[in-house]
Amino acid sequence: MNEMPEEMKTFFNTRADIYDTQQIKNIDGGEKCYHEIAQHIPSHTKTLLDLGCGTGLELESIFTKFPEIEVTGIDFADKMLGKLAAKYSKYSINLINSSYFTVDMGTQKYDAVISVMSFHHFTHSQKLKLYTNVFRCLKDDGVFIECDYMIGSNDSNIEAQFLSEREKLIMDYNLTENFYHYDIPFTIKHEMSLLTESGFKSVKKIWGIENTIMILSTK
Ligand SMILES: C[S@@+](CC[C@H](N)C(=O)[O-])C[C@H]1O[C@@H](n2cnc3c(N)ncnc32)[C@H](O)[C@@H]1O
Repeated sequence: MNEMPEEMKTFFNTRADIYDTQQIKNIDGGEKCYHEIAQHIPSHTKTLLDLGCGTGLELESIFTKFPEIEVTGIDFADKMLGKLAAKYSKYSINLINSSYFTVDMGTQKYDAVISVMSFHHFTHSQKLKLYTNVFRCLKDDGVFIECDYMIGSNDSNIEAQFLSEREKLIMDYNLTENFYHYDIPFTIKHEMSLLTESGFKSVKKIWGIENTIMILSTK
């Protein structure tokens, strides 16, 4: 039997001190996606929401390119946010220590929303609700850039295996509605169709190395 997955917030809080080094080592493409993301943020962007911002690895390239940008970051792991706040104190940043499933993101508020390596733990229905809120909080023609662990080969059998393993863990350990750190990456095709289903008019894969994939969706 597989080990019981750790509760998500605890997982990240207990690893906050070593997170940056480990993350760069562990993901396909290493630090490349963190440099790449700034290149796709529209030049007129003044307000940006970062969902699951963690320690803010993706914000370094963004603040370098857009030093005046106003960033709102949401993350429920307070220790991760502490690291972020220490790194970027000279920039305009508003941190919300809560779950992005419950925070009211508002309506027509942001020029851009980003999320890096945070959404591969959630089901289709959880993400549909989340992406509908992301769509609503964007201004007209605003962009949502998601970079995440996906199944780069688009093999839906692999996706099904991850999902059935998750179901088994839920049964074996009688897991509740809380969030657990267990990966359920979608195929790129599935993720893109979900973004279309959430209302986005244009959904494009803009970058990828193996299973680290970046998708840009326009409202
Ligand atoms: C792998 S880290 C990514 C952090 C950062 N974006 C990066 O790429 O380095 C995932 C982050 O998502 C956060 N997270 C996961 N589920 C969340 C939720 N429901 N609400 C807010 N934050 C969440 C975790 O606390 C963690 O900091």
